[in-house]
Amino acid sequence: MIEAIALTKSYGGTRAVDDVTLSADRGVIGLLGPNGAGKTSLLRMAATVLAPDEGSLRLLGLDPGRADERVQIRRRLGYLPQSPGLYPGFTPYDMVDYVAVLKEHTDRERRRHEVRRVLEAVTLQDVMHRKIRALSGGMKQRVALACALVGQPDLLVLDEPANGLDPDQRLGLRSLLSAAPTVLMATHNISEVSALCQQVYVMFTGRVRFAGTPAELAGLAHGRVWEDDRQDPDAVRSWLTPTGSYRHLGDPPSGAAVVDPTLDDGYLLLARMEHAP
Ligand SMILES: Nc1ncnc2c1ncn2[C@@H]1O[C@H](COP(=O)(O)OP(=O)(O)OP(=O)(O)O)[C@@H](O)[C@H]1O
Repeated sequence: MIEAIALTKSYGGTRAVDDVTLSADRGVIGLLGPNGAGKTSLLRMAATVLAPDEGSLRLLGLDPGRADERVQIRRRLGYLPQSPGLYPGFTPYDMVDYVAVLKEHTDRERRRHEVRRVLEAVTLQDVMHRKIRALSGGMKQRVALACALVGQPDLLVLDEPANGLDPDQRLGLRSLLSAAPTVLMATHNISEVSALCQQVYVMFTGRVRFAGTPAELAGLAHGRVWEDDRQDPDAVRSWLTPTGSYRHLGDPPSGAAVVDPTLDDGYLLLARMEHAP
């Protein structure tokens, strides 16, 4: 479904995506990484919005570098950008209907049905005739999500889809995405990755530094997490937990109370290794 080999994209002197190889068939693929790591740039290429400078990219078995195949990909692709350009004077219904027209849903009755279906999928049916400018941030996010879902795409490319959603809506999003064929999703929300993703890629400064399952990412910190009442100055990372004890990452001292790692631990340890001198 997505096959990227040695993808590179630069903006002037900034190498935003640097030799990235990624492959994903079905399921939800998470993209983690700090601000500026290159996630959005990679997603924009996967959404056919941005052309790579180098490398090869195939989406749904087609080549987005060819105009005719790009059109075919776009018919089967849903994209949620990081900053969705919603028209504040439109209603959610108008906005989604507009996208459905662009996606060539020409039959009026079927289009009306599809627009209502996606608005209901993101539970916006009660506000679908209110102006977008009068909606809350989380509701606007769901309008953008509804736009991406029009036509039941084979490939969903989502930039921080859970942004601004309340816990109830996040749960709804999980069910929606679990039912989708292939989803490539950038997120800062690690609990979203553990709940949803079969595969996770972690990027730092344009490069993929980890590819594997969420359990494998957590496993990077196996035997390297311990808790203590006092802060350990030798830990590479430590923080106070709500129970009042410190959680530490690094090489545990002898006799330390080593605990099972979480996905956060694996990610934080990887990030620390990345920034180590
Ligand atoms: N249009 C642009 N022009 C110049 N530089 C850009 C442009 N878009 C992104 N960059 C730079 O490319 C790098 C990668 O940015 P990108 O937005 O892809 O990262 P990101 O991982 O999505 O970050 P965030 O988590 O903050 O959204 C950054 O150094 C950024 O400043």
